Amino acid sequence: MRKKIVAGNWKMNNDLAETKSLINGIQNEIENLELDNTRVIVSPSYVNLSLALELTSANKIEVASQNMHQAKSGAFTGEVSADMLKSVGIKSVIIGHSERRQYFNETDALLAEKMNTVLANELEAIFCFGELLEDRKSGNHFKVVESQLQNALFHLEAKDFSSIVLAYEPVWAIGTGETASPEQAQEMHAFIRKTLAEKYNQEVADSVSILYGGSVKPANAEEIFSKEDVDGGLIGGASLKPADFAAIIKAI
Ligand SMILES: O=C[C@H](O)COP(=O)(O)O
Repeated sequence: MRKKIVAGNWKMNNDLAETKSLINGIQNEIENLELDNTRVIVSPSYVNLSLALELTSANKIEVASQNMHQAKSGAFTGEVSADMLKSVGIKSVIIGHSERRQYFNETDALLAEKMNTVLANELEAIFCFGELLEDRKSGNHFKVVESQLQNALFHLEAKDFSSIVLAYEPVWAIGTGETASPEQAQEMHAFIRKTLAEKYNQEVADSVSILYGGSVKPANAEEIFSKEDVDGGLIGGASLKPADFAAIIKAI
């Protein structure tokens, strides 16, 4: 049975004290919850990963990095490698978030390299992808998503998908307050699963968790998560408030 996942992407928010307070707040909110077959992940900035790992070591919360460089080491000022992440205890990395694609020019080709590095290091990738508003308006959203998967993931082998979580995030719904309707999310998630079944096999398609991201809030989470092919969410803004994030976890 594939896992349900609620992951909070904190983006460039929270200093040291705020990180501590947010993790403690979330922990307090969810400590009595039975998290059957459900993973809760938070993703603070690089500088707060060690603190977050320390604070979560005895509880139900996992910690992921928001990014990672593809090279092993070297003259890449400002970057962080897989070895560095592993050395502090990180096991999961968000790859290909639309903000990385948009503001840091991360292309599908680069993301394919990052995926190779993630897998070579026995890390887990939370791989993000999704269409722009103009793709949706022109009816090209399926084609765009298929090509993102093709270019960054489909050089991988079927077995690699046991270390991959997919996060469909339509760019027009990120931080805008405009959510894809539960039907739009389901339609795309079913398409992604069908594409995986055609490219690999039904087992891969059925076992990969596919998260939805884009303005998920306590008010809409339950309906989105009720859809058959939606296995959870990658949450931005609402993951910064313990009560909201906890409500989204409860919705799953
Ligand atoms: O990684 C998370 C997504 O970018 C969603 O962000 P949001 O929930 O603020 O729309």
